[in-house]
Amino acid sequence: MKYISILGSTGSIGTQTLEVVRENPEIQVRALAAGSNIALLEEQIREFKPAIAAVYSEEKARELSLKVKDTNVQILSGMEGLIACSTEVHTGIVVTALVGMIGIVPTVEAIKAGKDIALANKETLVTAGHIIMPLAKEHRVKILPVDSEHSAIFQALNGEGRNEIERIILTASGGPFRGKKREELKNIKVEDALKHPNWTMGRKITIDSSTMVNKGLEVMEARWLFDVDLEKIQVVIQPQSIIHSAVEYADGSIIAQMGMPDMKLPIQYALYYPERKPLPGERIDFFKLGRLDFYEPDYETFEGLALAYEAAKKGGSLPTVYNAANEYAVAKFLNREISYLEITKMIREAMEEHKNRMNPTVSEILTVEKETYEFLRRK
Ligand SMILES: NC(=O)C1=CN([C@@H]2O[C@H](COP(=O)(O)OP(=O)(O)OC[C@H]3O[C@@H](n4cnc5c(N)ncnc54)[C@H](OP(=O)(O)O)[C@@H]3O)[C@@H](O)[C@H]2O)C=CC1
Ligand SMILES: CC(=O)[C@@H](O)[C@H](O)COP(=O)(O)O
Ligand SMILES: [Mn+2]
Repeated sequence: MKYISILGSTGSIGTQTLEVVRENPEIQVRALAAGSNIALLEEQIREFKPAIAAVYSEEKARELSLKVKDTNVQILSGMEGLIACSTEVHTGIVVTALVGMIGIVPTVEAIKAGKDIALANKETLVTAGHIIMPLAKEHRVKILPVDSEHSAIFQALNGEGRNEIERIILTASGGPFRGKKREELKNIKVEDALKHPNWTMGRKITIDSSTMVNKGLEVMEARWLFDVDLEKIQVVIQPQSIIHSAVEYADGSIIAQMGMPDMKLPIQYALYYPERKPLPGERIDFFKLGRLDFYEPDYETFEGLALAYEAAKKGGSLPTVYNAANEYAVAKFLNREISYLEITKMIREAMEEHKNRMNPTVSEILTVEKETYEFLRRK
């Protein structure tokens, strides 16, 4: 038996994790956590029978308790609920599929409780990678990447133990606005930015892909996961999202991982690592595909990617500012309160304003998050 808990079970990664569970009866779900979608969480509780379920909203948690009082599940709320799920006693692997920095504290607590982490929640590593990675080492737990590119790199590192990485080729689709110039992005509407060419994902990450901030976050995520210098991480546009990323070694060999765009593959790989289990789904047909394209990113138009390299290079609390400003701006854009180009403008301005603090603690990271929000609110 494999015992797992899922933080963010009602989201895109959460529901796809449950699809993997459905196909693998030896996986048992011990805890499920969501923000406010209690209708879906109730269905999940009835199907997967976790011991604990958490809803962030206290009011919704009370509502859910009434709905599921005929079951044995314990309903909790708030950060306490998230931590109870991430540290649930029988759980071996915690799937962190929350969106945003809310994932930091439950992930830290899960590691301290000795749980392996199947990590989708990239914002946690971007802001607290300097805490998460040493803590995982100290507690001898695995950080298993779920993000497709990082899973690809992880797979390309298989069996290469002592061989140094020469270059990480971090692929990007380029998003729905690939090839466009800055001027053409002025009047982009929410609906336009939510049309990712290859992946169906949550709203926040879909906007991040369109601005290429997602790739910026992934550069920082890769740096922490694989302990490589920033200069060794090269972003390459691969519009078909067939090559999910690659690693180059000293002899010039490049080992890439390929597959149709389907997040169930990296999710299942993380849950079963190092075993490969059968996974139904579409396979690559090279004749149908015909070609694979590659381009250099346009760092001027997609300023968010350039800013990510700057934040990563300077380190300290600057990646937190980058991430928090983006979370704030994307929420505003999705709410139609700011224009599309203001997303990266806000990130730039928040970064310019910030006085960098090296080696921030979790509490300092959360303070910087608040300060960034306050700065942007005042503007
Ligand atoms: N989707 C994808 O294909 C990929 C996603 N990722 C990363 O994985 C993470 C999740 O992305 P995705 O699944 O797309 O996002 P979604 O928006 O689809 O899902 C987010 C999940 O987090 C829950 N949530 C949000 N806020 C809280 C909170 N305060 N307390 C508890 N639960 C909360 C949501 O609950 P509710 O529904 O109730 O609001 C939902 O279950 C992100 O970090 C993303 O960057 C990485 C690679 C690919
Ligand atoms: C599926 C996944 O891992 C996403 O992070 C994906 O990479 C987004 O596509 P972009 O390459 O457009 O950011
Ligand atoms: Mn990705």
